[in-house]
Amino acid sequence: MKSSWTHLGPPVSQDRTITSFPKWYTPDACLQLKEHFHSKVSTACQHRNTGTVGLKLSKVVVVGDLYVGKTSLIHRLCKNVFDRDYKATIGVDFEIERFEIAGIPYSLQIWDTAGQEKFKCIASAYYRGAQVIITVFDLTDVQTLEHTRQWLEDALRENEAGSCFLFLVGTKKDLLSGAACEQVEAEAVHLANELRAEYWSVSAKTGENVKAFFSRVAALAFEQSVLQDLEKRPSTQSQVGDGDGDLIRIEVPKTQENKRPPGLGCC
Ligand SMILES: Nc1nc2c(ncn2[C@@H]2O[C@H](COP(=O)(O)OP(=O)(O)OP(=O)(O)O)[C@@H](O)[C@H]2O)c(=O)[nH]1
Ligand SMILES: [Mg+2]
Repeated sequence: MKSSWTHLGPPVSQDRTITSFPKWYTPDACLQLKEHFHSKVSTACQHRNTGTVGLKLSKVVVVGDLYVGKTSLIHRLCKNVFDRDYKATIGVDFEIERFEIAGIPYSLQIWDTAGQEKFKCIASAYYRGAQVIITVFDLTDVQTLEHTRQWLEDALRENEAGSCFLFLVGTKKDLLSGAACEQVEAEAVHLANELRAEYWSVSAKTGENVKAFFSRVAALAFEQSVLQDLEKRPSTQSQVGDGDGDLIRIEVPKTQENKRPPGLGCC
């Protein structure tokens, strides 16, 4: 299907434009070590053949103990602000953040959940259908790291096994010295590997790593969305030139109106 959304909405800001695959925080706990988009995804983007991916919202759920900095992290990304005063999240809240990835519009719907026990049953009702689960802890409070295992278990219970990208994020990096941070990180990286999650340290106060982290989240989710969209289509294999002289394989939907490969235009 050739996409028809390309002119919808205003262009995204420069810092939400992703052209190359964003890197991990540490290779010791990362979901993918590769530095490029999957070749099928690059080809689909070049041909603007990403189906409905640009129209959908990918659901990201942020969980973790109260006061660890979930809301602050999201507000730093979406509003570029930091509030020193604590205002507990009641139940859930969400923000939508728009990106442009390899030329394709892509949006994350980021769900901010309450860490307080009394709101847990409200918040957990929103875990379902997550493509990404971000489990947050406070780098200055090791107990909150220990609790991430339970948060993740609860969020995963509402989702299909293996269907979500998992991230473990330590916040308030600005409050620790380099050495102290490294010590907690070592522990967190160990747990991240056990949980099959990717690890990041961030600071909502200074903004350190916040954009880089969400760019990574967006790129991984986007790549998966495009691959799933390509796989879903009833198709036959066809070989067409990619304009650089090489022959590449692309998916051709088996519909009457699609006799020519999608995304190649009519001339
Ligand atoms: N120094 C520093 N303080 C932070 C940082 N992130 C959050 N805080 C502070 O930590 C407190 C709690 O932050 P929130 O973002 O409200 O925490 P939360 O996880 O959303 O809490 P609940 O909504 O109750 O689950 C606030 O006073 C923030 O100002 C950070 O990166 N550095
Ligand atoms: Mg909150």
